[in-house]
Amino acid sequence: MAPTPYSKSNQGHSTQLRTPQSKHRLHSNAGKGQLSPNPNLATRENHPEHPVEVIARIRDYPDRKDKPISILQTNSNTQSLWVRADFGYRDFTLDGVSLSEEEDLDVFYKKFVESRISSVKLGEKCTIMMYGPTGSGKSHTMFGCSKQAGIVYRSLRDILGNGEEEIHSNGERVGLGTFVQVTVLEIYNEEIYDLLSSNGGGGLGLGWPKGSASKVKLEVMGKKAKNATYISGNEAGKISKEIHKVEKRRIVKSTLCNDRSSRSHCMIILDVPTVGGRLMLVDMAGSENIEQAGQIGFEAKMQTAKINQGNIALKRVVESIANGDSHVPFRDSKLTMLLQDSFEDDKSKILMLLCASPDPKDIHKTISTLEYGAKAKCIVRGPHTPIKDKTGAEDSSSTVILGSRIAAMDEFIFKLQRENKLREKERNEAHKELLKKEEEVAALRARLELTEGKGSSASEEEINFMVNERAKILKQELEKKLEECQKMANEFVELERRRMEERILQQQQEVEMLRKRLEEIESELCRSRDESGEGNESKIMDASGFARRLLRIYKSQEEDPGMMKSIDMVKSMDLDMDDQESLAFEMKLVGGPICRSDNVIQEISKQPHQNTLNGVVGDDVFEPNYGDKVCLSTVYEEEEEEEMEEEHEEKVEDEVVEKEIIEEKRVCIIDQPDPAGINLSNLSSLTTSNQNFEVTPLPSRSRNRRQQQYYCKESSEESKLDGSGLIEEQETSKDSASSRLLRIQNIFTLCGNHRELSHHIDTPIPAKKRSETVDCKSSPVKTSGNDSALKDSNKENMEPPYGLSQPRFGRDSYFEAVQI
Ligand SMILES: Nc1ncnc2c1ncn2[C@@H]1O[C@H](COP(=O)(O)OP(=O)(O)OP(=O)(O)O)[C@@H](O)[C@H]1O
Repeated sequence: MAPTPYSKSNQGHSTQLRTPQSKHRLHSNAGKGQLSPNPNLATRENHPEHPVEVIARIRDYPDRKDKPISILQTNSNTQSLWVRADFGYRDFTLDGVSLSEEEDLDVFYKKFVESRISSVKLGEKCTIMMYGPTGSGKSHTMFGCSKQAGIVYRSLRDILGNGEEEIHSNGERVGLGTFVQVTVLEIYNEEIYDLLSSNGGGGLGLGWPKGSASKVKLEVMGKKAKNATYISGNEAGKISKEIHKVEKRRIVKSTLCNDRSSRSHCMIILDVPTVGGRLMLVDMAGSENIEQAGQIGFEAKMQTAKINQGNIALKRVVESIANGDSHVPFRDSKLTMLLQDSFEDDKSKILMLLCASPDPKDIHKTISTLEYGAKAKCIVRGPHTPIKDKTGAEDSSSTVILGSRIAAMDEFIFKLQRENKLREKERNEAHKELLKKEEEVAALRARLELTEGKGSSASEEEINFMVNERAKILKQELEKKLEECQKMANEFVELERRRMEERILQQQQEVEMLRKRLEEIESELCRSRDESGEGNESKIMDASGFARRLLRIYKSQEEDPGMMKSIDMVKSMDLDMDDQESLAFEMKLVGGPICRSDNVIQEISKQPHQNTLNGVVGDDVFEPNYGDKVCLSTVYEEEEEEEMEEEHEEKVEDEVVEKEIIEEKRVCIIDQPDPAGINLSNLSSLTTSNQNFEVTPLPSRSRNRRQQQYYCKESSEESKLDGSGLIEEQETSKDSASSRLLRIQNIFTLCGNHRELSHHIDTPIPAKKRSETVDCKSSPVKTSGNDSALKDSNKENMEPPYGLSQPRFGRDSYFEAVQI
């Protein structure tokens, strides 16, 4: 075995076997160098070898102007390292410490590595691994930089030589370079890739760096990579170039700690087949944790976790070997699988180079790295790697080994017990905290439920209250409006009632006056009969007397307008009285019995086919559009020319006056069909066969405007009803003087003695009965006036009379028959 600085410096001194103790114990042992926790410990000559040598390599920051104050201090023998922390110093005793600020790569190589490389040339096995956090200078130490070559190239040069013959120390001549075989592997994401092979297949999938696309994935067979490519030769330059090429193929990535951080473990295996030597150079990926690497995203975190898997597995292996476990977890990672031989082969030596940063901000990583190395340094060969003496017999120091193992086990048990107490304490505190939180949660939940319950009930009550309030307001408004409506209705009813009472009173007064007037007229008529005898002649004479009397009245009216006004009022009362009386149409025939008008109408309606007016009679006889009241005055005349001539001269004056009155009262001549289907020719058959009618509307000066009156005026010429039942207007100019005289005489007779209120409809008439009555809407009587005027008049008559409690429209109808 090639001597190491540590071994050299301790060669010949008796040292105690170091067990995997805590750092304090490690430090204590290192400081004293004599004591052992186990009394069975023997001297160095008797104790087994340490397969792992640990050297600390403290990096430098040459590019920094403001170099950080180092937290690391070392002693003069460069075996102890103190770390200045807030709570004091931590010291670590290692196999060597190198400050790059003081020792460059060349010095470092010669001081700690070169002896190992020389032993490889002699057939020994050596593993040099770089361990430390990212950015601590692992790759820099392993591969070097542009100014200085790293351990890899220096080793190649040392093994292969410079192409010159070398004379070994023992006097042997070594030829031009040693034939070597070199394999370069990369362990990334727990996969092994052959960096020397660029053939397709086995490449990484999507999401991996481009440089790895053509890398060949290898499987582990036993403790080696199966079918790994190697380069062989004895020229260091050529092999170095090849290695320099594949070095660039390593997967690197920028992290917070390093712009070009190696994310994989790189393993360069150099075999010297001629002597059986082997050199394994391992540049491990950073041992930082995920947070320290600043990796973001699932993939990056998984990648860091996988990288750390190799570091963690190596740590377990180291601890397991140090603890003397029967089982060492080599197969936990590809890295430890490939390093298994390095730990188990008794000919193998491990040189662990701990790379650390003096920067205060990296103090935790630095301490962690140093702790790991200190533990690795305590590894002793276990039973599975029995150390045999030169004679091949069992080493007599096996009891010493067992003693150290027992001590380690005691310490481990003590450590576990202490950790267990700490965990138990933490668990109790966590349990208390949990109970506390649960109580808080329960209190919050109860409070929340209470709040929700209150909130819901409060909101429901609020809604009900608002609804009730609103309903109350609406109810009050409704009641107020109802009261107003009721009040208005009462006022309206009261007003109507008063008007009706006034109207009734007025009409009663008019009726009373009319009756008085009729009584006077009847008494006058009776007196006249008594004086003139019986028969038509006497009636005519009565009429003549009455006419004379009427003439006197008119004359007096001319002299006294107030008198005439009273007469008009009496006439108006006659007609108004019809409003309150039932339909009673009486026709008083001269010299004949008095016939009820409804009987006459019934008699007429019995001949619908002869009546040309029937076709226009409808149910709407009393529709308001056609007036409420119609008065017809029918005058029957009996020709008694001889008697008329006798009194011709006497009545000329009456004729003139009567004509004026008639002309004054004429408004229009009705030429509409008779709505009641009355065939006036049949009427004439009841009286005389020679009767002509001229119907004129009665002026309504003093009457209710809705009432429409018509008088049938005798014409000198026959105003025959045509086929449609129309009464044609007769021109008064053709009247002969005698007939006019007679007509006037008869009119006055009738007006004076026989004019009666004949027809008044005060109540609704059934449709059947209505068909028997006169329909003003389809009256067969033609009017000489304008139809529109009549309609307008009828429209006006649509308005209901005040003071009538009966239905307003189409209830009243007047017939007034005047016998001539
Ligand atoms: N001793 C040193 N002297 C000068 N420069 C150094 C030293 N150590 C490291 N460096 C520089 O620091 C940077 C990071 O070093 P390096 O890549 O070797 O770290 P690392 O430990 O390999 O990190 P990672 O694990 O991420 O690969 C490099 O640029 C390197 O040149």
